[in-house]
This record gives sequence, C-alpha cells and structure tokens, in this order.
Amino acid sequence: MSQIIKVKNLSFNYEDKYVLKNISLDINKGDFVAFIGPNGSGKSTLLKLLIGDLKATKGRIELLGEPIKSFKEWDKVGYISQKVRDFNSSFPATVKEIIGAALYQQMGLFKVLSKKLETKIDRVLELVDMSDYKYQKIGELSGGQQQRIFIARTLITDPEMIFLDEPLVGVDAKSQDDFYQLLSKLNKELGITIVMISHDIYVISDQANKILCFGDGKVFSHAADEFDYISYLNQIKGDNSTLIPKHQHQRGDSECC
Ligand SMILES: Nc1ncnc2c1ncn2[C@@H]1O[C@H](COP(=O)(O)OP(=O)(O)OP(=O)(O)O)[C@@H](O)[C@H]1O
Repeated sequence: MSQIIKVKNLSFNYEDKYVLKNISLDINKGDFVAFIGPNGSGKSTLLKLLIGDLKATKGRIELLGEPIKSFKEWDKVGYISQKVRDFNSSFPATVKEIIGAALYQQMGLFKVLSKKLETKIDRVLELVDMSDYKYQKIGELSGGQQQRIFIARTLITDPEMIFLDEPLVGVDAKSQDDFYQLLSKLNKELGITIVMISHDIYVISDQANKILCFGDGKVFSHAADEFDYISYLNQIKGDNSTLIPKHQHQRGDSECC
C-alpha cells in the first residue's frame, strides 16, 4: 500500500507551548484513520498542519510524496471542519451554488464545459444521496444534510484524501449513522483516504482501520482491530489531562515517537 501522508520528526509549538513533540507517522492510501485523545492533546493542530494551515516548528510533512512546502495539488485534499455551518434559513445560496463555488478555479472552463460540470455536480449529489436538494437553499437543510453537501463540495475536485475535524458535533444520532455510512462508502468504494478526529470511539471502532492516539505531545498508532476500546475508555474516564491515557497497548501497535 502506498504512503499518501508521511510525517517525520515533527514538532509544533504555539509560542512557548509545545503541542507535538518529535512525532512520526505514515498514512497509507485507502486508510480510514481516527485521531483520538483527550482535549487539548493536539489532534486539531496536527490536522491543521496536514492541510497547510499551520507550519511545523521542526520536521517534515509529505503529501502524495511531495514535501508540503512545495505541494500544489490542494484539490486532492478535502477538509470538513468541526462545526456544522450554522446557516440561517435565509442564507441565499442554493446547494448547487455552494458546490459550484468549489469549481471557481475552473470557471474559465466552466463556461465551455458547463454541461460536463453540471453532470459532475449531479454525480456528487447522487454520491451523498442528496440529489433531491440541488435547488434548495443550504440554510433550509439540517446540520447532517449540510455536512453531506460539504462532502459533495469536497468530492467535486476528486480528492484522494479527506480530513474531518469532529464533523458531527450537534448532529442527531440517525444523521450521524448515515454520515458514517457515507464516509465508509467513499473509503471502500472510491478508495478515498479518510482522516477523522472523533470522540465517538465506538462508532470509529466500526469504521477505522487505524487509530492514532494522542497525548503528552506524542502519538501512538494502533491497528484498529487490536485496539482495546473498553480499557481505553475506562482509563480516560474523568481524566482531562494531556497525558497519554495509560491503556494497554496491544501487540502490533507501534509507538510513533
Ligand atoms: N491558536 C492557538 N494559540 C495558542 N494555543 C493554542 C491555539 N490553538 C490550540 N492551542 C492549544 O494547543 C493545545 C492543542 O490544541 P488542539 O486544538 O490541537 O487540541 P485537540 O486535541 O484538538 O483538542 P479538542 O479535542 O479539545 O478539540 C491546547 O492546549 C490548546 O489550548
């Protein structure tokens, strides 16, 4: 399996506060990776480093084999943020316009190939099972439906990887289940690499093949089918520190740093 994301000896600090200390990890094409760990352990920080929003203090990141400093294929990288966008119902843009806006860079072509791109919009809406909502205002959709539209918006540029930062905060349980099924479909059928921060480790345990466990500036990599969720949950209960929870690491786990 080819490495799609490589992190080597990476450190990051906000001014004098070290968040990540000399971490190394690899993510392969087709992986479904869950970032878990206590509040403040650096999960969002690593995600922001991987999407180029933050710059490493030390160390190296490669995306698709290219050092992040010279990486240009950002349309291959999707990002879905933490909060469901709280569009109020009077927000004027339609679903089609929101998705079409992601094609902004292709606007010159858009005029020529409008039919082709319209078909592409239809295809991604179908993929996220939202074809009936193409002309609806985004503000009139539920939080779960809005997140599906943001996935569709990401899919329009044929991404190889999608990063999600707790995308289901405030979304009801049924929509969460549907959303996880959608992610699973994108991962298994389209081969898109998924990297997701989630506190919902029961659900993650059904989806992820790799768990990256954050704490005390370090990251541990676990094969998901050997990860002991119960012991993990018991040991982090009530513990809001940034220390690595002292759960049992299993055979096959590798310490990344
Ligand atoms: N812009 C910032 N400036 C200074 N410190 C920050 C900034 N953003 C985050 N931090 C600090 O860095 C640490 C890591 O934060 P980060 O958001 O990466 O953690 P997290 O694991 O994603 O947490 P959570 O699960 O609560 O979202 C925290 O102590 C946080 O307070």
